[in-house]
Amino acid sequence: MKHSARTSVSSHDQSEFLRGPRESSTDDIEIHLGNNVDSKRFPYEITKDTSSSTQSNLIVEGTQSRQDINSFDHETDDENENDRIVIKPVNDEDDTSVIITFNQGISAFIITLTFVASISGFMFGYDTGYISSALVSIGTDLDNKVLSYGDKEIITAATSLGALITSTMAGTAADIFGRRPCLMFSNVMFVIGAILQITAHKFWQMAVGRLIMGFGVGIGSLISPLFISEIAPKMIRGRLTVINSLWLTGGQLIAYGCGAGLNHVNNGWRILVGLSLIPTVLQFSFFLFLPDTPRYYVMKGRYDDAKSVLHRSYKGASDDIIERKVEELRELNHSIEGKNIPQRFWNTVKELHRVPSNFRALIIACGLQAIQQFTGWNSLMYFSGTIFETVGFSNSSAVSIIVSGTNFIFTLVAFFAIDKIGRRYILLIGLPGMTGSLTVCAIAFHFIGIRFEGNDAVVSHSGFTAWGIVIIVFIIVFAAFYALGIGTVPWQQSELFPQNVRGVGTSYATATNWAGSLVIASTFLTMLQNITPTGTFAFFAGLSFVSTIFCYFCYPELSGLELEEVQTILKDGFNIKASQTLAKKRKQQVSRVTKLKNEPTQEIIEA
Ligand SMILES: O[C@H]1[C@H](O)[C@@H](O)[C@H](O)[C@@H](O)[C@H]1O
Repeated sequence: MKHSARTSVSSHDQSEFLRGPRESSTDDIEIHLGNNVDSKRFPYEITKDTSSSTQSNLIVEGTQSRQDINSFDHETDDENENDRIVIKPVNDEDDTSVIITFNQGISAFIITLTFVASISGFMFGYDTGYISSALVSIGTDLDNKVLSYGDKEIITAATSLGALITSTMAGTAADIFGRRPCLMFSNVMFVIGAILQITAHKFWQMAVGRLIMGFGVGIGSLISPLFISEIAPKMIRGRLTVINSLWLTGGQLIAYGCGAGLNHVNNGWRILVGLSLIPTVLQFSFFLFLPDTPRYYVMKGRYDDAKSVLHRSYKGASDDIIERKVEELRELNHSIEGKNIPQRFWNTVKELHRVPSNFRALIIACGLQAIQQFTGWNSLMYFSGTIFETVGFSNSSAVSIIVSGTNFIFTLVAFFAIDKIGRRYILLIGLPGMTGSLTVCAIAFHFIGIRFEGNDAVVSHSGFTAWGIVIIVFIIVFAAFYALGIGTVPWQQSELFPQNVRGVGTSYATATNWAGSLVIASTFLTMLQNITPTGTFAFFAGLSFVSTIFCYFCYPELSGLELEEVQTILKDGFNIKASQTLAKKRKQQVSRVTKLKNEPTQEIIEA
């Protein structure tokens, strides 16, 4: 790699700076991989070192000294099995990220971009959240008749269906047109959808309005976390992406709150829909003045635009360092060949399935999204009112607010934990907690003795009972464990994929989410009727248990890792232990340099 004289920051210089004087004079970094190394795609020069007998499948970062590497080997001797490979850092975007991330406070510009992008999260939450109270207050406002149960299902499901449709295309569209134009397009969908609903006097107009609103939700749900992960400094990438989830769960909470407040207001549901116009118009207006992500600009060869965004993001970073960052992003941007868009899309799909690390990323991303939906949370979001009424609570909307409030508060806990404690840990705390609380609910439902006749619940012990309280308490506990882990972590999906397949990979995962949400929303009441509430909750408990096993074996720790390192981790397996060791090293490395945080980048480079 060529460096200009002033910014010549080899991995050496950085490690020296980060750790103090080095012990070894070699420029090589050792990386231990399995046998399936695809050197064409790997951004390092790789050579096999047959002289060593020490073997490990651990991946060692570019800023380690030889001494660190040796101790690293030592720590993990029990996992040894594969070839030792010596790699030289040909291009490593992390080099620059390390400097920029460690030594710059987060800029107001990155915060602004994150908050504006995550308004899409709010729209997602608000638009999926307001419908349950709107359906109650609609009364006979559509077609002058009371909505049938089927009509209500169509109105609810239309948004999930719309989101499912657009989420399959949004990733590709984001690569072709840009992340920002796609988010602005979603704003247009939100506005059209909302206006159709506000002015609806016919059932079909309401349903079409919900469907079009869903188009916006699908685009926003995919692109907002993608946008944030592309502008975020790596050590807080998890947190910044959780801001989107905070807006999401906050949106659901506000929707429930406003819904409860407007329940008895004449045409209150129209006001409820109308309120959704405010954030979407705000997001559109902000984006008129804000740029796209540097990675997108690099994909399109717009290097000057990329530099300008990086300059605004990392105040005080020199021209040289920005130049080098763009250079590295360029080198990492292995665009996929193809004469036209359909051909490139097809080649991307092939790449996603054929390259082992991509395919593993796909299994994890889609697996987590499926778990998030099929463990039943949204059935509580949509039908919690009904459930609480059947167990004797007359003020069901108040309890629903408590449940979605818990979801919001524990998303906040996830915000603090996701980078510090790590994604894997919070998942492995959350899922068993969900299994336990769902099991308790299943048992409690058995003692309450609910059965369904048509769509009406018949309770043997009517009124407010001890088992009723148990159910409410454990649904709240379930909400807490859900939000802490599986409610939040799947939306980190963008970090699993490399740049060239990120759009399509996240499309698959987001579509899995919406397909799951659609299936659960449309089958939950049928499940309650056919296999009883005890059976339904036991089923979700079983799925949560199986999901815990899946995450234990397949979800590596990705906190603090560079996007490229994630690929390396997934290259020859799920490499759970290797990922944990690397994440730990990263954390130690950060804790060593925190006192330098506010020093200007340039001084550090020259140190
Ligand atoms: O992450 C979110 C969040 O957990 C919401 O509460 C839920 O309704 C969504 O389906 C999910 O994607």
